Amino acid sequence: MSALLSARGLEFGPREAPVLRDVSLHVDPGEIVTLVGPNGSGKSTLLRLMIGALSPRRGKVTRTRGLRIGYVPQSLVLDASLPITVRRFLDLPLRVDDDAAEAALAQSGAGGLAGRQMAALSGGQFQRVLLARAVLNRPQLLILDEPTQGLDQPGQAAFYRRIAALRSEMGCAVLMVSHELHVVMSASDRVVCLNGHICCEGTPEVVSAAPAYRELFGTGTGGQLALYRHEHDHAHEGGGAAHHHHHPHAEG
Ligand SMILES: Nc1ncnc2c1ncn2[C@@H]1O[C@H](COP(=O)(O)OP(=O)(O)OP(=O)(O)O)[C@@H](O)[C@H]1O
Repeated sequence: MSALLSARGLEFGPREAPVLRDVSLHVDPGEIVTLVGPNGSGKSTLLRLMIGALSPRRGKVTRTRGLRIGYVPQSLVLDASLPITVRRFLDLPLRVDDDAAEAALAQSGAGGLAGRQMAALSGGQFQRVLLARAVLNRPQLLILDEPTQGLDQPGQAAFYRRIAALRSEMGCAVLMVSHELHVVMSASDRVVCLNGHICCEGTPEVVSAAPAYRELFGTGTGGQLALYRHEHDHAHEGGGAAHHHHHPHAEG
């Protein structure tokens, strides 16, 4: 299977104080890849290199021909004195027909919000509308940069469950940055832990047990991850065929 998007040997930032060193990453069709890492570890920079908004000092990013990307920003500041409905917002920058708008809103959990003012939406509703705009052009790859900032924990969990559902419906791949480790890791196929370079990567279980990850984030989230994953499996598998029982070590 060839990757939708891949990067090889990326270097970015001043030679004497690089932001990113020797970073290689790929996203295959249909998979959910999550970037985690401390503040300032280069996560947003890497996303911007991957979409071509920045150029690396060394290395190369390759996109499959005609790749359709849907992008959900961290947040978006709208001028509250400039009224705009959700429906009109979806027409920016390109006008879309009503059926497509309605379908994208419904798919993103924002059905029924079309006539509402953007400025009057709650944080969670606003993020779902941003998601609707990102899915309008049937992306093969959704890219999300900390899309749940400002949402409470149930709101975050619901948002990431929606991302997983969208992936199943549309068959798109997802590349996202998140700080909500225990929530987001359970919804990922592969986690990449970044700290200027790639410290470790693999399935959520492998990464959360890796010494490099534990050094950066401690062991606190391991237990929560196991718990969440357990509940998650119950919700989706029902019959109990795929229980994951983890017993993370408590020591640091
Ligand atoms: N265009 C640029 N040129 C040089 N350095 C940059 C550029 N953009 C960002 N940086 C630096 O790169 C470092 C990493 O920033 P980045 O925003 O990628 O980190 P992050 O992991 O996304 O952080 P956070 O978790 O706080 O959002 C910062 O020190 C920042 O100042």
